[in-house]
Amino acid sequence: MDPDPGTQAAEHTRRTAGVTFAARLTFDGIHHSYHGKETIKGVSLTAEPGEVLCLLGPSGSGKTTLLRIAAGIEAQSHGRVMLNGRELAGPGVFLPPERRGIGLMFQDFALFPHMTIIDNVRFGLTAMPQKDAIAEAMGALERVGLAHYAQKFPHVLSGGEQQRVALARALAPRPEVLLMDEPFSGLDSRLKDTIRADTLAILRETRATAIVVTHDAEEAMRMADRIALLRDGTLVQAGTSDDLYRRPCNLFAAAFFSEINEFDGVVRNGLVETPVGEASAQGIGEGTPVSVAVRLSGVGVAEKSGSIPARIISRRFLGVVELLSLAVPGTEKLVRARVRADHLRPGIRDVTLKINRQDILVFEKT
Ligand SMILES: Nc1ncnc2c1ncn2[C@@H]1O[C@H](COP(=O)(O)OP(=O)(O)OP(=O)(O)O)[C@@H](O)[C@H]1O
Repeated sequence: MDPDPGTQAAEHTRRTAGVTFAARLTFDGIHHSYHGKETIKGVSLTAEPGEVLCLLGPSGSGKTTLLRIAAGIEAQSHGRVMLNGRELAGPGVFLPPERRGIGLMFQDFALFPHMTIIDNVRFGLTAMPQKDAIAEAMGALERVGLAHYAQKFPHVLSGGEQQRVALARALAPRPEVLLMDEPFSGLDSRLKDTIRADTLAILRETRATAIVVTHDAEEAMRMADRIALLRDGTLVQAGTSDDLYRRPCNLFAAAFFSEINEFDGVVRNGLVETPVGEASAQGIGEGTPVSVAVRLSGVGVAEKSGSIPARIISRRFLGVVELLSLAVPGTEKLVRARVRADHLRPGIRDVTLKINRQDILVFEKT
């Protein structure tokens, strides 16, 4: 069942998007403070032409502030913002938002309730003759499959449709770069997947470079060509979702992308001992204190075939999977595992564990 009839309409009537010039947006050594509190601490990062770059991080990590700096709503204290090598903001230069060629779609994509949909979409096209602005706005509405709503007012549209109108409004001036701050956060989870996929398809067609803020690692993995992970105003790691998931640079990055069990240990002979077995600590010096992350999905649980004895302390049924807490010898800490729901028989207490090597990550303690 499709809860949003507008989405179905979009599949049939959406026009291929007009192409924008793909642009490269660069943050170069950006620092920023609010009232003396440093919020961005030297971030350098580039969104390549035509790519979808997700800024990912917990609340307060500085994602929105970076977007606002790119848009020209906020000024950095040091560093430069460049578009195709041209300085938008830097020492002695500050282009106002309307001269940056950057489109914005912020969290509360609020449409103006007293304006028709077409007037909402042509809001940013004031520099054009009215006839051209209407034609451009209609084109943008066709792109998102909602041209038939042009003369309606926002309140008759569903949340998902309003979101698509907001996207049309942001794309109408054909920005070289589109900045989106948590664009799907107001949508219910059933709609979110469809709208996100539609939005991504439209971004690909327009070839606009897009920077999308999210705090949801899965959303970033679904959308991004590259992800930049932020924490406390610093860039932790940037790369593809594969890089960040498989080769996280530290425990924080590992824990952001998967649920983990965490153990402390010390490197001895290139190995580190944990309650769930030995892990390789190649490249880390003898005697170094380390943190070992074991992904929940990497903890195999079997009645007899594993090598580590364990006792099930709790089981939580989550539908497709089951979350287990297990006691193992040598630690007070419970080990958590995520297994297929019908995998273990009801009532079983004593089991064995087998850890998948790929799901063990070892990091030097910082
Ligand atoms: N207008 C403001 N005045 C003072 N401090 C602010 C202001 N806006 C943001 N901050 C602070 O700047 C830091 C970064 O905030 P920012 O909104 O950029 O983070 P974020 O990663 O986008 O968080 P969220 O996901 O919650 O939106 C936070 O510590 C926040 O409290």
